[in-house]
Order: sequence, then C-alpha cells, then structure tokens
Amino acid sequence: MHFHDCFVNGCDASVLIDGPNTEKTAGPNLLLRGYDVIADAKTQLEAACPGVVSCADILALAARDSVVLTNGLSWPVPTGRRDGRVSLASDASNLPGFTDSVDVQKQKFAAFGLNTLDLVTLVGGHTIGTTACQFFRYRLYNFTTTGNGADPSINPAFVSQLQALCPQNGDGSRRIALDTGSQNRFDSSFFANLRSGRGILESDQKLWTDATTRTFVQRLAGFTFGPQFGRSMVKMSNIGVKTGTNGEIRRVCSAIN
Ligand code: HEM
Ligand SMILES: [Ca+2]
Ligand SMILES: [Ca+2]
Repeated sequence: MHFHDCFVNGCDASVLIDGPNTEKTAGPNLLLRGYDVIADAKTQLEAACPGVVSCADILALAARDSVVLTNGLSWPVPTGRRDGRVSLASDASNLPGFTDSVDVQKQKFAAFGLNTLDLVTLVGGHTIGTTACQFFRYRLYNFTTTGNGADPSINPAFVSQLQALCPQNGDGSRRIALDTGSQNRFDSSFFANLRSGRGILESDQKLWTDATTRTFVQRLAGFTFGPQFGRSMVKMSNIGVKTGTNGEIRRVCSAIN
C-alpha cells in the first residue's frame, strides 16, 4: 500500500480516499488490502492525540512494522508527511505492471529518483504475500507453441507445481505465495527463487533474465537484502512528501477533511 501510495502524487495517503474515480478504483489498486488495519491505527491515534499523525505517516510506519513482524530488519522511519487532498484514478498509470520489461520497470522507478539497486531491492517486498492466479497463469499454458507451452524462464520442474496450484480453467482469484516456501518470512529467499527460475510474476523473473539486473539479484540473495531494504524504503517513502501548509492531517483516512 505504501508503494502504491508513494508512486501516485507522492507519499500522501491519496490511495486511501474513498469515492468514485479515486485511485482505489484504478486497475493496479483493485486488489490492495489492509485498509482496515490503517483505519484501526488511525482511530487509536486520534483517541490519544487528535490531529497529529497523518495517514501518510501511518502507511510508512505500518510498512516498516509489517517487515519487523515477519522477522525482517527494522529501520528508522522519518515522519512529518501531510495528507493529500486529491485522489484520481487517472493518475495511477505511473504504477508498474506485472508484464513490464526491465527497461520499463527501471524507467518507472527512475522517474522518482530510485536507481536499479533500489528497484531490485524494493521488488524484494515480494518476499511476503501472495498473488491471484489471474496475474501469472498465462505463463503456464500456451505461452509458447513449443516445449511444454510454459514461459521458458520458469524452471521446468516448477511448471507442473504451479499448474497444479492454478489450473487452466480454475478460479483466477485463488492466491499463491510470491516467494514459494517463505511467504510469511521477510528473508532473501525471494531472490534465491528468482535465481532458480521460481519467480511467480513475469516482471519478477525478468529481473534474473535481464543481464543488467541479474547482478543485483545475485547480490541481494546474500546478506545485503535486510539493510538495503531499509535504505531503499526510506528513499521511496520520501517521494513527493507534503509539509508545512501543503495538505492536511486527515481526521479519517478514507476521506479528506
Ligand atoms: C515492478 C514493480 C512491481 C510490480 C509489477 C508488482 C506487482 C504485484 C502484483 C501483480 C501483486 C499481486 C497482487 C494481488 O494478486 O493481490 C503484488 C503483490 C504484492 N506486492 Fe508488488 N509489485 C511491484 C513492486 C512492489 C514493491 C516495490 C513492493 C513493496 C516495497 C511490493 C509489495 C507487494 C506485496 C507485499 C504484495 C502482496 C500483497 C498481498 O499479499 O495482498 N510490490 N505485486
Ligand atoms: Ca499518494
Ligand atoms: Ca520470504
């Protein structure tokens, strides 16, 4: 959620606003979840200290805390973001898509001052969580006309496992781990999986196929992922921050004051 917020109008909680044609209604945001967790935190903060902690700061802090809760390394989160007053679905086109080439992924991150190391590191957020079959099933059936019909960048031994989890005409909303075998642990296993052709999203596996990002995947599969993730997250969470008289401290995260 923090990533999808920061890439559209900066880290200003614009992604949390309810209403017709807000960012929430844009394709890439339709499956975001956890709004209830942010709303709960806001209710408790307003009861203790009304008007002080922005929804944008809650998103940044919750992102860090979810990493800590899944056994990842912590980092200090700079605070002081104010909440934006604009949220338009039409602004969500900056967000990367799961079929994007490495060049496009790099461009979309570079537009916010994030370099290739930041890109590969931040995509490592896929060490936790799941994806719906609909976002990668096309890689398993009739992707090619030769061989077993699957995307050749998938480890052949892994194809049948994925086919069993996401049958061709099965439920597209069924969810499977983005980091096979380690979906609840914030570790470097995601990068080891890319290295062995076990990436789930096409955009993730391409980070290994492409020579310009492969060296970073190789490096992050070691011990540097933990500390680097905190550094790259602090860069991401500074995108377009509103301070001073810009924006407001929302009373409720789903609506402007
Ligand atoms: C090239 C960039 C990226 C693309 C194309 C991408 C795409 C996706 C897709 C398609 C899903 C599955 C959505 C679903 O089925 O609900 C997903 C899930 C997820 N992504 Fe990304 N993502 C990218 C970068 C990031 C970054 C930078 C982070 C965090 C720093 C991140 C964190 C997550 C998490 C935690 C999930 C799991 C959500 C859940 O379990 O509900 N992603 N991503
Ligand atoms: Ca935003
Ligand atoms: Ca993991």
